[in-house]
Amino acid sequence: MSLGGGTRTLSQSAWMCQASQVPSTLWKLGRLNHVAIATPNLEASTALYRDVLGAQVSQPEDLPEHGVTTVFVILDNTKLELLYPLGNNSPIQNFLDKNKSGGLHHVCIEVDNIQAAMEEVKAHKVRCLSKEPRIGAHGKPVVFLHPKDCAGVLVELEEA
Ligand SMILES: CC[C@H](C(=O)O)C(=O)SCCNC(=O)CCNC(=O)[C@H](O)C(C)(C)COP(=O)(O)OP(=O)(O)OC[C@H]1O[C@@H](n2cnc3c(N)ncnc32)[C@H](O)[C@@H]1OP(=O)(O)O
Ligand SMILES: [Co+2]
Repeated sequence: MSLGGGTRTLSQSAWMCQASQVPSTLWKLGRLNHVAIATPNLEASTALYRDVLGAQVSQPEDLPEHGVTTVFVILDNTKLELLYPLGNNSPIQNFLDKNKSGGLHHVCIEVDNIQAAMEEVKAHKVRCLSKEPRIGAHGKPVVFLHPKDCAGVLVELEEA
């Protein structure tokens, strides 16, 4: 069986699978907190989910420290986070410059110990995009993991 770099025997691959599943005693991954969508038109995207799809939506909230205005779409089992650029140095504006119609921006997964999670991902050469957690839209500590280290997906961890 060949897993990426070169051919391994089945027992090596089985060991690798088993080793990677060693549960951490310091932290664990929890629920999907939200899926974020960058949009060039916050009002239109809000109307789609509220008026066409019948979802409950939050009021827009400006987060200047993050360069975004957010609207949350409340679903039964998670939320959508609609993101619109705010201010001159918005990461969402960079994204929209490359993706004119908007699109999926990040996923946010809950963890019970964000510092322990950061230590672990760093040990696996996954870059955290801030040295320390920052306070996110829910008033909780969050950290983002570089998309190039996460199979092309920007991952946000939120301590819940
Ligand atoms: C925290 C408040 C709120 C909450 O939920 O609580 C939020 O979620 S706020 C969300 C907005 N804040 C952030 O996104 C902060 C983290 N993001 C960043 O630090 C940057 O956006 C970063 C580093 C992901 C990308 O920065 P930038 O766009 O300036 O860099 P590049 O264009 O050079 O991109 C590098 C490389 O990554 C790819 N990329 C960029 N954004 C994404 C993305 N959202 N998903 C997947 N991939 C992404 C980009 O295409 C480049 O790839 P390459 O192959 O080199 O072209
Ligand atoms: Co988010």
